[in-house]
Amino acid sequence: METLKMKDWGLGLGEQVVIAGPCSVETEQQIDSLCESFKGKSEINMFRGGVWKPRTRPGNFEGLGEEALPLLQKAKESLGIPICIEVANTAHVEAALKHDIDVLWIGARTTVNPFSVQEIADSLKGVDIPVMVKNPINPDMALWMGAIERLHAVGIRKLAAIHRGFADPYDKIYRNKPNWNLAMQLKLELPNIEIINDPSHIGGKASMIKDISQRALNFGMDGLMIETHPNPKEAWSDAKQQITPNELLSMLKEISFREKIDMETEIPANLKELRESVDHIDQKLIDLLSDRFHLIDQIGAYKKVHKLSVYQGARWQSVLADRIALGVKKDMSEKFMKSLLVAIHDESVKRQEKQIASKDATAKIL
Ligand SMILES: O=C(O)C(=O)C[C@]1(C(=O)O)C=C[C@@H](O)C=C1
Repeated sequence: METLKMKDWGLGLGEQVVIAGPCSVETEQQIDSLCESFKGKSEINMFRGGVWKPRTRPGNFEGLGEEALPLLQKAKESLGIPICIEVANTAHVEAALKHDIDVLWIGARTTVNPFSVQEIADSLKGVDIPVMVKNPINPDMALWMGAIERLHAVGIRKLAAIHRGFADPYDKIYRNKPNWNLAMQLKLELPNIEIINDPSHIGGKASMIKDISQRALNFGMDGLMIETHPNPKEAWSDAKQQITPNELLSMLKEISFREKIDMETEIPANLKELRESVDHIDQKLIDLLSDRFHLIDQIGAYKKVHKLSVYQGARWQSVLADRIALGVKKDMSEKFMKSLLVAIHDESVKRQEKQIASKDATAKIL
């Protein structure tokens, strides 16, 4: 799928993009104050503002609507950077285009609905505007890709994705739990697509934004979208997750952006050597695992003949505790050791169950 990277959108963006601005546009004074703080700050590359807010239940502030758009136009003039807003239907798209909005994004609650995405895509036929697609609420790769593909099919080439995390009713830490692997998978499926991270919606709390941002950069994400408000406590929506412009600017100094080198084609010599050693060790690990499973098969054969149960709780518990302790002594985390051993044990149990179910002559041994 041919798409253009952000630096080729003709908006003066670089390889990594920081988008800042309020959850919702509230008043002229609020936008003026943010512009005052961001004026001349080259770290901020795009200004965002919520115009229509899709609230879960009615009765909350649902955005200023079209009234917000002239305020954003004023911010564009004052800051000299592109403006982006969320659109959820054709009317939003029309209003955004009428007010010279530079970049649109499709929100998580819209990405889940292919009818809505198609409606937006149809209204953008023949329009040259960049569109960013937030992940759907649920971790469904096909829906996320599908939305991007629908926009591509009507001729939009300036496309990017936004990782804002996924709803998880069992999670107690995040507002929307990040799924770094799924987000990175999107890059493998659609190699040219860049991904912006939205730590405000992932964390849901101002205090989590810095760590989530750093993680996103460590995963190679291409930018950050961070909600900022001159006085977060007084914000009309999402008060807990907004930070002040000064907090954002100092956070940007503290986190470390990563270099964008393609490690496959421009690999430095010493790294190449290290990777070869890793390849060698992985080969040994696989040989050792195969040896272990060979022994497991022999135990399986014995269990089959003697009608013993596959799962041996006492032995398994002692193996687990012993190996975790050995791993921890070698500076590996308990969590990692446990998940590694559980994976190995699950495979042992599956192999032995298969052996017992098979009609083949029982065993070569024992
Ligand atoms: O000791 C056994 O009985 C085995 O089959 C080996 C093994 C293991 O993988 O270590 C597998 C299954 C049992 O639940 C306990 C341990």
